[in-house]
Amino acid sequence: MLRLDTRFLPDFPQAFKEHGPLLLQAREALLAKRKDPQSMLGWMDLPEDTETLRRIRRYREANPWVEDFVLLGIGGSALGPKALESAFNESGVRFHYVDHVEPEPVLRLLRGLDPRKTLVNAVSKSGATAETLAALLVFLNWLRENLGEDWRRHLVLTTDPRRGALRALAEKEGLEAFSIPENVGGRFSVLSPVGLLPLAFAGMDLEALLMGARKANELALAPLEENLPLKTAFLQHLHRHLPITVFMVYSERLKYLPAWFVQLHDESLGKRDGEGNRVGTTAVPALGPQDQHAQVQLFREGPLDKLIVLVVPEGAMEDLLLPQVEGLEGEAGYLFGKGLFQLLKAEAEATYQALAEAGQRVYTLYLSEVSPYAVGWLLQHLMWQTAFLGELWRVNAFDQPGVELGKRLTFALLGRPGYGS
Ligand SMILES: O=P(O)(O)OC[C@H]1O[C@H](O)[C@H](O)[C@@H](O)[C@@H]1O
Repeated sequence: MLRLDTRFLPDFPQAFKEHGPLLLQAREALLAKRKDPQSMLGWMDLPEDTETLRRIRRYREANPWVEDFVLLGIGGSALGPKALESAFNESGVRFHYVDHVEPEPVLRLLRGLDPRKTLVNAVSKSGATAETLAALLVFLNWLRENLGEDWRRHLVLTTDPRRGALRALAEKEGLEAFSIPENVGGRFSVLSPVGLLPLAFAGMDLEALLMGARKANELALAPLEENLPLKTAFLQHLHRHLPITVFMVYSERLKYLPAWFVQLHDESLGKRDGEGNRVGTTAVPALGPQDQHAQVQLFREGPLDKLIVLVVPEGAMEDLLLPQVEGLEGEAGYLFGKGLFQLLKAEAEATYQALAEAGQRVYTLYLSEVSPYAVGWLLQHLMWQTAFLGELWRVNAFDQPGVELGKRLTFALLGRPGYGS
Protein backbone atom coordinates (compact mmCIF):
# COMPACT_ATOMS: atom_id res chain seq x y z
CA MET A 1 0.00 0.00 0.00
CA LEU A 2 0.97 3.60 -0.62
CA ARG A 3 -0.16 6.41 1.67
CA LEU A 4 0.44 10.15 1.44
CA ASP A 5 1.06 12.27 4.54
CA THR A 6 0.98 16.05 4.10
CA ARG A 7 0.49 16.98 7.75
CA PHE A 8 3.10 19.75 7.59
CA LEU A 9 1.63 21.33 4.47
CA PRO A 10 -1.67 22.66 5.83
CA ASP A 11 -2.29 24.74 2.69
CA PHE A 12 -2.26 21.67 0.44
CA PRO A 13 -5.84 20.27 0.74
CA GLN A 14 -7.48 23.60 -0.09
CA ALA A 15 -5.09 24.34 -2.95
CA PHE A 16 -5.66 20.84 -4.33
CA LYS A 17 -9.41 21.40 -4.35
CA GLU A 18 -9.07 24.79 -6.01
CA HIS A 19 -6.84 23.39 -8.72
CA GLY A 20 -9.12 20.39 -9.32
CA PRO A 21 -10.32 21.54 -12.75
CA LEU A 22 -6.74 22.22 -13.92
CA LEU A 23 -5.61 18.78 -12.75
CA LEU A 24 -8.49 16.94 -14.36
CA GLN A 25 -7.82 18.83 -17.55
CA ALA A 26 -4.18 17.74 -17.46
CA ARG A 27 -5.23 14.13 -16.98
CA GLU A 28 -7.71 14.37 -19.82
CA ALA A 29 -5.08 15.85 -22.14
CA LEU A 30 -2.67 13.05 -21.24
CA LEU A 31 -5.20 10.26 -21.71
CA ALA A 32 -6.36 11.73 -25.02
CA LYS A 33 -2.84 11.12 -26.36
CA ARG A 34 -3.16 7.42 -25.60
CA LYS A 35 -4.79 6.81 -28.97
CA ASP A 36 -1.77 8.20 -30.79
CA PRO A 37 0.79 5.39 -31.37
CA GLN A 38 3.60 8.00 -31.33
CA SER A 39 2.65 9.14 -27.83
CA MET A 40 5.00 6.84 -25.86
CA LEU A 41 2.33 6.02 -23.31
CA GLY A 42 2.73 2.25 -23.60
CA TRP A 43 4.05 2.10 -20.01
CA MET A 44 0.45 2.46 -18.82
CA ASP A 45 -0.39 -0.95 -20.33
CA LEU A 46 2.68 -2.90 -19.21
CA PRO A 47 1.17 -4.11 -15.89
CA GLU A 48 -1.53 -5.95 -17.89
CA ASP A 49 0.87 -7.77 -20.21
CA THR A 50 0.64 -11.31 -18.85
CA GLU A 51 1.74 -12.87 -22.15
CA THR A 52 5.21 -11.33 -21.90
CA LEU A 53 5.42 -12.43 -18.29
CA ARG A 54 4.63 -16.02 -19.30
CA ARG A 55 7.31 -15.96 -22.00
CA ILE A 56 9.88 -14.63 -19.56
CA ARG A 57 8.95 -17.32 -17.02
CA ARG A 58 9.43 -20.05 -19.62
CA TYR A 59 12.82 -18.64 -20.59
CA ARG A 60 13.91 -18.46 -16.97
CA GLU A 61 12.83 -22.08 -16.36
CA ALA A 62 14.66 -23.25 -19.47
CA ASN A 63 17.91 -21.76 -18.14
CA PRO A 64 18.41 -23.05 -14.60
CA TRP A 65 22.20 -23.13 -15.03
CA VAL A 66 22.66 -19.35 -14.65
CA GLU A 67 24.76 -18.33 -11.66
CA ASP A 68 25.92 -14.91 -12.88
CA PHE A 69 23.71 -12.45 -14.74
CA VAL A 70 25.51 -9.60 -16.52
CA LEU A 71 23.33 -6.71 -17.61
CA LEU A 72 24.77 -4.46 -20.29
CA GLY A 73 22.70 -1.28 -20.43
CA ILE A 74 22.63 2.30 -19.22
CA GLY A 75 20.08 4.88 -18.03
CA GLY A 76 16.56 3.54 -18.38
CA SER A 77 17.97 0.21 -19.49
CA ALA A 78 19.73 -0.40 -16.17
CA LEU A 79 18.47 1.80 -13.34
CA GLY A 80 15.08 0.09 -12.91
CA PRO A 81 16.32 -3.51 -12.84
CA LYS A 82 19.18 -2.49 -10.54
CA ALA A 83 16.81 -0.77 -8.09
CA LEU A 84 14.50 -3.78 -7.89
CA GLU A 85 17.03 -6.60 -8.07
CA SER A 86 19.11 -5.19 -5.24
CA ALA A 87 15.96 -5.07 -3.10
CA PHE A 88 14.39 -8.40 -4.00
CA ASN A 89 17.07 -10.84 -5.14
CA GLU A 90 16.14 -14.13 -3.52
CA SER A 91 17.56 -16.58 -6.01
CA GLY A 92 21.24 -16.30 -5.18
CA VAL A 93 22.03 -15.47 -8.83
CA ARG A 94 24.76 -12.83 -8.77
CA PHE A 95 24.07 -9.66 -10.76
CA HIS A 96 26.62 -7.42 -12.43
CA TYR A 97 25.83 -4.15 -14.19
CA VAL A 98 28.01 -2.80 -16.94
CA ASP A 99 26.47 0.67 -17.13
CA HIS A 100 29.78 2.43 -17.59
CA VAL A 101 32.85 2.33 -19.80
CA GLU A 102 35.67 2.15 -17.29
CA PRO A 103 38.05 -0.60 -18.38
CA GLU A 104 39.34 -1.76 -14.97
CA PRO A 105 35.98 -2.86 -13.50
CA VAL A 106 35.05 -4.54 -16.80
CA LEU A 107 38.33 -6.46 -16.81
CA ARG A 108 37.94 -7.38 -13.14
CA LEU A 109 34.44 -8.67 -13.84
CA LEU A 110 35.55 -10.72 -16.86
CA ARG A 111 38.40 -12.27 -14.90
CA GLY A 112 36.07 -13.36 -12.11
CA LEU A 113 33.29 -14.87 -14.23
CA ASP A 114 32.83 -18.45 -15.37
CA PRO A 115 31.45 -18.09 -18.91
CA ARG A 116 29.70 -21.49 -18.70
CA LYS A 117 27.56 -20.20 -15.81
CA THR A 118 27.07 -16.65 -17.11
CA LEU A 119 24.11 -15.16 -18.94
CA VAL A 120 24.71 -11.80 -20.64
CA ASN A 121 21.68 -9.57 -21.22
CA ALA A 122 22.30 -6.60 -23.51
CA VAL A 123 19.53 -4.04 -23.08
CA SER A 124 18.97 -1.03 -25.31
CA LYS A 125 15.76 0.43 -26.65
CA SER A 126 17.49 2.27 -29.47
CA GLY A 127 20.20 -0.29 -30.06
CA ALA A 128 22.48 2.69 -30.68
CA THR A 129 23.87 3.63 -27.27
CA ALA A 130 27.67 3.77 -27.44
CA GLU A 131 28.32 2.51 -23.90
CA THR A 132 26.05 -0.52 -24.35
CA LEU A 133 27.38 -1.35 -27.80
CA ALA A 134 30.96 -1.15 -26.48
CA ALA A 135 30.11 -3.54 -23.64
CA LEU A 136 28.34 -5.86 -26.07
CA LEU A 137 31.42 -6.04 -28.29
CA VAL A 138 33.54 -7.02 -25.29
CA PHE A 139 31.16 -9.63 -23.89
CA LEU A 140 30.13 -11.15 -27.21
CA ASN A 141 33.75 -11.67 -28.08
CA TRP A 142 34.46 -13.12 -24.61
CA LEU A 143 31.57 -15.59 -24.91
CA ARG A 144 32.67 -16.66 -28.42
CA GLU A 145 36.28 -17.15 -27.39
CA ASN A 146 35.35 -19.17 -24.33
CA LEU A 147 32.31 -21.15 -25.44
CA GLY A 148 32.66 -21.63 -29.19
CA GLU A 149 29.32 -22.34 -30.88
CA ASP A 150 27.51 -22.47 -27.53
CA TRP A 151 27.90 -18.67 -27.07
CA ARG A 152 24.41 -17.97 -28.41
CA ARG A 153 22.74 -19.65 -25.44
CA HIS A 154 24.56 -17.20 -23.13
CA LEU A 155 23.43 -13.97 -24.76
CA VAL A 156 19.90 -12.58 -24.62
CA LEU A 157 18.88 -9.23 -26.04
CA THR A 158 16.19 -6.79 -24.92
CA THR A 159 15.45 -4.14 -27.50
CA ASP A 160 13.02 -2.50 -29.92
CA PRO A 161 10.74 -4.98 -31.69
CA ARG A 162 11.92 -3.94 -35.17
CA ARG A 163 14.69 -1.38 -35.22
CA GLY A 164 18.32 -1.02 -34.23
CA ALA A 165 21.59 -2.92 -34.11
CA LEU A 166 20.54 -5.33 -31.35
CA ARG A 167 17.42 -6.43 -33.22
CA ALA A 168 19.49 -6.92 -36.37
CA LEU A 169 22.06 -9.00 -34.43
CA ALA A 170 19.32 -11.14 -32.88
CA GLU A 171 17.91 -11.87 -36.31
CA LYS A 172 21.23 -12.55 -37.99
CA GLU A 173 22.47 -14.89 -35.26
CA GLY A 174 19.14 -16.40 -34.20
CA LEU A 175 19.51 -15.10 -30.65
CA GLU A 176 16.81 -15.08 -28.01
CA ALA A 177 15.38 -11.54 -27.85
CA PHE A 178 12.69 -9.78 -25.87
CA SER A 179 10.92 -6.64 -27.04
CA ILE A 180 10.53 -3.25 -25.44
CA PRO A 181 7.24 -2.07 -26.98
CA GLU A 182 7.79 0.71 -29.49
CA ASN A 183 5.70 3.14 -27.47
CA VAL A 184 7.67 2.64 -24.23
CA GLY A 185 10.70 4.86 -23.59
CA GLY A 186 13.75 3.78 -21.57
CA ARG A 187 12.99 5.49 -18.27
CA PHE A 188 9.41 4.18 -18.38
CA SER A 189 10.43 0.62 -19.24
CA VAL A 190 11.10 -1.03 -15.88
CA LEU A 191 7.93 -3.16 -16.08
CA SER A 192 8.73 -4.31 -19.64
CA PRO A 193 11.26 -7.13 -20.27
CA VAL A 194 13.95 -4.55 -19.37
CA GLY A 195 13.09 -5.21 -15.72
CA LEU A 196 11.07 -8.42 -15.84
CA LEU A 197 13.75 -10.59 -17.45
CA PRO A 198 16.53 -9.92 -14.92
CA LEU A 199 14.02 -9.92 -12.07
CA ALA A 200 12.78 -13.38 -13.10
CA PHE A 201 16.38 -14.56 -12.63
CA ALA A 202 16.47 -12.77 -9.28
CA GLY A 203 13.45 -14.82 -8.19
CA MET A 204 11.27 -11.80 -7.53
CA ASP A 205 7.49 -12.16 -7.26
CA LEU A 206 6.66 -10.51 -10.58
CA GLU A 207 2.92 -11.06 -10.31
CA ALA A 208 2.86 -9.01 -7.10
CA LEU A 209 5.03 -6.31 -8.71
CA LEU A 210 2.60 -5.95 -11.62
CA MET A 211 -0.42 -6.16 -9.35
CA GLY A 212 0.94 -3.19 -7.40
CA ALA A 213 1.45 -1.28 -10.65
CA ARG A 214 -2.15 -2.02 -11.64
CA LYS A 215 -3.25 -0.44 -8.37
CA ALA A 216 -1.38 2.75 -9.31
CA ASN A 217 -3.15 2.70 -12.69
CA GLU A 218 -6.49 2.37 -10.96
CA LEU A 219 -5.79 5.35 -8.71
CA ALA A 220 -4.52 7.49 -11.59
CA LEU A 221 -7.91 7.09 -13.24
CA ALA A 222 -9.88 7.57 -10.01
CA PRO A 223 -11.82 10.71 -9.03
CA LEU A 224 -9.79 13.61 -7.71
CA GLU A 225 -10.16 12.88 -3.96
CA GLU A 226 -8.70 9.37 -4.31
CA ASN A 227 -6.23 10.21 -7.03
CA LEU A 228 -2.83 9.75 -5.41
CA PRO A 229 -0.69 10.47 -8.51
CA LEU A 230 -2.57 13.72 -9.19
CA LYS A 231 -2.03 14.67 -5.55
CA THR A 232 1.73 14.20 -5.60
CA ALA A 233 1.98 15.73 -9.08
CA PHE A 234 0.17 18.73 -7.67
CA LEU A 235 2.51 18.87 -4.68
CA GLN A 236 5.40 19.09 -7.12
CA HIS A 237 3.52 21.63 -9.22
CA LEU A 238 2.64 23.77 -6.21
CA HIS A 239 6.35 23.93 -5.31
CA ARG A 240 7.75 24.40 -8.82
CA HIS A 241 9.26 27.73 -7.70
CA LEU A 242 11.63 25.70 -5.48
CA PRO A 243 14.51 24.55 -7.70
CA ILE A 244 15.20 21.29 -5.85
CA THR A 245 13.11 18.24 -5.09
CA VAL A 246 14.81 15.82 -2.71
CA PHE A 247 13.82 12.15 -2.99
CA MET A 248 14.89 10.52 0.29
CA VAL A 249 14.22 6.81 0.74
CA TYR A 250 14.37 5.16 4.17
CA SER A 251 15.31 1.68 3.02
CA GLU A 252 18.70 0.07 2.50
CA ARG A 253 17.12 -2.42 0.12
CA LEU A 254 15.83 0.43 -2.02
CA LYS A 255 19.12 2.29 -2.07
CA TYR A 256 19.20 2.46 -5.88
CA LEU A 257 15.62 3.68 -6.18
CA PRO A 258 16.56 7.39 -5.91
CA ALA A 259 18.84 7.07 -8.95
CA TRP A 260 15.96 5.59 -10.96
CA PHE A 261 13.70 8.45 -9.85
CA VAL A 262 16.31 11.08 -10.67
CA GLN A 263 16.42 9.95 -14.31
CA LEU A 264 12.65 9.71 -14.51
CA HIS A 265 12.08 13.18 -13.08
CA ASP A 266 15.03 15.12 -14.48
CA GLU A 267 15.15 13.70 -17.99
CA SER A 268 11.37 13.85 -18.41
CA LEU A 269 10.73 17.31 -17.05
CA GLY A 270 13.93 19.34 -17.37
CA LYS A 271 13.50 20.96 -20.76
CA ARG A 272 12.14 23.90 -22.75
CA ASP A 273 8.39 24.34 -22.82
CA GLY A 274 6.40 25.38 -25.90
CA GLU A 275 7.45 29.02 -25.47
CA GLY A 276 11.12 28.24 -25.03
CA ASN A 277 11.16 28.75 -21.23
CA ARG A 278 13.52 26.55 -19.26
CA VAL A 279 11.40 24.28 -17.07
CA GLY A 280 12.09 21.68 -14.39
CA THR A 281 13.22 21.05 -10.85
CA THR A 282 16.38 19.19 -9.93
CA ALA A 283 15.82 15.87 -8.18
CA VAL A 284 18.41 15.17 -5.52
CA PRO A 285 18.80 11.56 -4.36
CA ALA A 286 19.07 10.86 -0.63
CA LEU A 287 19.01 7.81 1.61
CA GLY A 288 17.86 7.43 5.18
CA PRO A 289 19.32 7.12 7.71
CA GLN A 290 22.74 7.56 6.05
CA ASP A 291 22.01 11.07 4.81
CA GLN A 292 20.91 12.17 8.27
CA HIS A 293 24.64 12.12 8.88
CA ALA A 294 25.46 13.92 5.65
CA GLN A 295 22.89 15.94 3.70
CA VAL A 296 20.29 16.59 6.41
CA GLN A 297 22.43 19.35 7.95
CA LEU A 298 22.02 21.29 4.70
CA PHE A 299 18.37 20.32 4.41
CA ARG A 300 17.74 21.81 7.86
CA GLU A 301 19.86 24.92 7.89
CA GLY A 302 20.73 25.56 4.26
CA PRO A 303 18.58 27.51 1.83
CA LEU A 304 14.81 27.01 1.81
CA ASP A 305 14.93 26.08 -1.85
CA LYS A 306 13.65 22.52 -1.63
CA LEU A 307 10.62 20.34 -1.66
CA ILE A 308 11.59 17.24 0.30
CA VAL A 309 9.88 13.90 -0.32
CA LEU A 310 10.43 11.13 2.21
CA VAL A 311 9.64 7.54 1.22
CA VAL A 312 9.22 5.49 4.35
CA PRO A 313 8.15 1.87 4.97
CA GLU A 314 5.50 1.51 7.68
CA GLY A 315 6.19 -2.12 8.44
CA ALA A 316 9.00 -4.67 8.17
CA MET A 317 8.72 -8.33 7.15
CA GLU A 318 10.67 -9.14 10.28
CA ASP A 319 12.28 -6.98 12.93
CA LEU A 320 15.57 -7.60 14.70
CA LEU A 321 15.49 -7.11 18.44
CA LEU A 322 18.47 -5.36 19.98
CA PRO A 323 19.95 -7.37 22.83
CA GLN A 324 21.16 -6.05 26.16
CA VAL A 325 24.91 -5.90 26.46
CA GLU A 326 26.49 -5.40 29.81
CA GLY A 327 28.71 -2.37 30.03
CA LEU A 328 26.84 -0.47 27.33
CA GLU A 329 23.81 0.52 29.47
CA GLY A 330 25.00 4.11 29.65
CA GLU A 331 25.12 5.04 25.99
CA ALA A 332 23.04 2.27 24.41
CA GLY A 333 20.62 1.24 27.18
CA TYR A 334 17.70 3.06 25.55
CA LEU A 335 18.10 0.73 22.57
CA PHE A 336 17.94 -2.52 24.56
CA GLY A 337 14.85 -4.51 23.66
CA LYS A 338 13.87 -2.20 20.81
CA GLY A 339 13.67 -3.40 17.21
CA LEU A 340 16.05 -2.25 14.47
CA PHE A 341 13.02 -1.33 12.37
CA GLN A 342 11.59 0.62 15.31
CA LEU A 343 14.78 2.70 15.23
CA LEU A 344 14.49 3.22 11.46
CA LYS A 345 10.92 4.43 11.76
CA ALA A 346 11.71 6.72 14.68
CA GLU A 347 14.56 8.26 12.68
CA ALA A 348 12.36 8.83 9.64
CA GLU A 349 9.67 10.44 11.79
CA ALA A 350 12.22 12.59 13.61
CA THR A 351 13.70 13.78 10.31
CA TYR A 352 10.22 14.56 9.00
CA GLN A 353 9.44 16.70 12.05
CA ALA A 354 12.85 18.34 12.15
CA LEU A 355 12.69 19.36 8.48
CA ALA A 356 9.19 20.77 8.85
CA GLU A 357 10.28 22.64 11.96
CA ALA A 358 13.14 24.19 9.97
CA GLY A 359 10.62 25.63 7.51
CA GLN A 360 11.31 23.20 4.68
CA ARG A 361 8.42 22.04 2.56
CA VAL A 362 8.20 18.29 3.12
CA TYR A 363 5.78 15.40 2.69
CA THR A 364 5.98 11.66 3.19
CA LEU A 365 4.93 8.73 1.02
CA TYR A 366 4.51 5.67 3.22
CA LEU A 367 4.94 2.19 1.78
CA SER A 368 3.06 -0.46 3.77
CA GLU A 369 6.33 -2.43 3.59
CA VAL A 370 9.22 -3.00 1.19
CA SER A 371 7.40 -5.66 -0.85
CA PRO A 372 7.15 -6.28 -4.62
CA TYR A 373 3.51 -5.20 -4.47
CA ALA A 374 4.13 -1.90 -2.67
CA VAL A 375 7.21 -1.08 -4.75
CA GLY A 376 5.43 -1.94 -8.02
CA TRP A 377 2.74 0.47 -6.95
CA LEU A 378 5.30 3.16 -6.08
CA LEU A 379 7.17 2.90 -9.40
CA GLN A 380 4.02 3.14 -11.52
CA HIS A 381 2.74 5.92 -9.26
CA LEU A 382 5.89 7.94 -9.92
CA MET A 383 5.57 7.38 -13.66
CA TRP A 384 2.01 8.76 -13.54
CA GLN A 385 3.20 11.69 -11.43
CA THR A 386 5.84 12.49 -14.03
CA ALA A 387 3.42 12.19 -16.95
CA PHE A 388 0.92 14.48 -15.21
CA LEU A 389 3.67 17.00 -14.52
CA GLY A 390 4.61 16.94 -18.19
CA GLU A 391 1.09 18.15 -18.97
CA LEU A 392 1.08 20.75 -16.20
CA TRP A 393 4.47 22.12 -17.21
CA ARG A 394 3.73 21.87 -20.94
CA VAL A 395 6.76 19.79 -21.82
CA ASN A 396 7.01 16.49 -23.64
CA ALA A 397 7.90 14.14 -20.77
CA PHE A 398 8.87 11.38 -23.16
CA ASP A 399 11.74 12.77 -25.22
CA GLN A 400 15.28 13.88 -24.33
CA PRO A 401 16.53 16.29 -26.99
CA GLY A 402 19.06 17.74 -24.57
CA VAL A 403 21.28 14.66 -24.52
CA GLU A 404 21.65 14.41 -28.29
CA LEU A 405 24.44 16.96 -28.72
CA GLY A 406 26.70 15.10 -26.26
CA LYS A 407 26.15 11.91 -28.23
CA ARG A 408 26.93 13.56 -31.56
CA LEU A 409 30.12 15.10 -30.17
CA THR A 410 31.22 11.70 -28.82
CA PHE A 411 30.64 10.15 -32.23
CA ALA A 412 32.65 12.95 -33.87
CA LEU A 413 35.55 12.47 -31.43
CA LEU A 414 35.61 8.75 -32.21
CA GLY A 415 35.36 9.31 -35.96
CA ARG A 416 31.97 7.70 -36.55
CA PRO A 417 31.18 8.18 -40.26
CA GLY A 418 28.82 11.11 -40.85
CA TYR A 419 29.79 12.88 -37.62
CA GLY A 420 33.19 14.31 -38.56
CA SER A 421 33.99 18.00 -38.28
O1 LIG B 1 17.97 1.97 -23.98
P1 LIG B 1 18.89 2.84 -24.77
O2 LIG B 1 18.32 3.20 -26.12
O3 LIG B 1 20.25 2.21 -24.89
O4 LIG B 1 19.08 4.20 -24.02
C1 LIG B 1 19.74 4.31 -22.81
C2 LIG B 1 19.63 5.72 -22.24
O5 LIG B 1 20.43 6.60 -23.00
C3 LIG B 1 19.91 7.73 -23.68
O6 LIG B 1 20.93 8.63 -23.94
C4 LIG B 1 18.75 8.45 -23.00
O7 LIG B 1 19.12 9.72 -22.54
C5 LIG B 1 18.15 7.68 -21.85
O8 LIG B 1 16.81 8.09 -21.72
C6 LIG B 1 18.20 6.19 -22.11
O9 LIG B 1 17.56 5.50 -21.05
